[in-house]
Amino acid sequence: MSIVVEQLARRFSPDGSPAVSEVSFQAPAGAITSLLGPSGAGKSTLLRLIAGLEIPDEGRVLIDGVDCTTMPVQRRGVGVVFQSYALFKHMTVRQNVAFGLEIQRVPKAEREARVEEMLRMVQLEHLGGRYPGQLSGGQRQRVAFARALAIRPRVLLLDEPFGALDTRVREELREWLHALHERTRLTTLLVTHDQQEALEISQHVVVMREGRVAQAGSPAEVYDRPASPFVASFIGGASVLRGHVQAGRAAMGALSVEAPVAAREGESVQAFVRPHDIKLARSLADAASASTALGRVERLKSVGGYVKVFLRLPTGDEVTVEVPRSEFDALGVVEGDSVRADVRSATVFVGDYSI
Ligand SMILES: Nc1ncnc2c1ncn2[C@@H]1O[C@H](COP(=O)(O)OP(=O)(O)OP(=O)(O)O)[C@@H](O)[C@H]1O
Repeated sequence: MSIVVEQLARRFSPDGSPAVSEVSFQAPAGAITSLLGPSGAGKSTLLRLIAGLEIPDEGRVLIDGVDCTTMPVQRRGVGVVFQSYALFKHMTVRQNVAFGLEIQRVPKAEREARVEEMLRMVQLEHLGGRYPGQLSGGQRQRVAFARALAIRPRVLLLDEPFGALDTRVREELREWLHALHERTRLTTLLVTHDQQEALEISQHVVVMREGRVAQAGSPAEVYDRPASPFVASFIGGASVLRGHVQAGRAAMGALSVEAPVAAREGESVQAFVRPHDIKLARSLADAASASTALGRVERLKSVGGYVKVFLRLPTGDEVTVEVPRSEFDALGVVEGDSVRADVRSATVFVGDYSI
């Protein structure tokens, strides 16, 4: 059951900018597709348009080839999970999971069997008699999944489902969702602003910015071949170096990397380089080449298994480098040292952009 949206637009006020504009993409059948973007990019509005909680000003929503643009929510066959658990506090877990089935007038015996099946699926069969207030955040969110899945939806729509949980529970539930999807193969749309989450569990990623699609593709495509400076900087936390095209190369001070084929002499360039793509060498003579420069270590920050090195290049640009701890120990640098940084794997865009 694929989800296709065509030229969707939604404007909340006549004079403001649209929350969603000219959005077209396809969420492939049986896959998890992430809608990824910064706050205010229009992700939730898009999800609500697909769920039927909002009606678009323009465009169409098709689920499994059927035009659902103006169809009421209950008839779309969608299961929705929001960030806030939205469980009924006065109902037990079992009653919460049964809710949609009662609305659908599913006979009692079948309803009870389905609820038990769902509770087993989310591994909460032992907690069916509890109230939401007696559960942890992670457990509550699994009840929300059970309730969404109980109606046997054609597609699953998730709006930041792990957004309110702490990091450890969030990571656990991410794994859990991945395993659940392996079993159900339900077409899933996941709204998130967490690129790690999107890259880890989805097969397709739609990057959004200011109500529009900035890029859509596989996680590898958007990560390895960002279509714009925005995507390059948003995904992977890249540092940016600015310069000009000189002798066919993107030159940033004395440093230069390959320029795009279409680049014209003298044009402005921006080179995006990801923290773990910068290679550091201790010795001044080590690996000196056009794509390397001596940088000053301004600050060091240890983050678990790796160290963040904040480096000031001769161009004045600050770049962040992430070095695995073992490599960092072998490198033996301290704040104030000079190290040679190699930025040859930078992604270069021609032109002046503001991100
Ligand atoms: N009901 C509404 N009325 C007026 N404006 C709205 C409404 N819902 C969303 N907006 C506006 O539309 C834009 C997109 O919001 P939306 O919630 O879709 O973004 P988002 O990418 O999901 O952001 P976040 O991650 O912060 O939830 C924002 O500027 C927001 O203020």
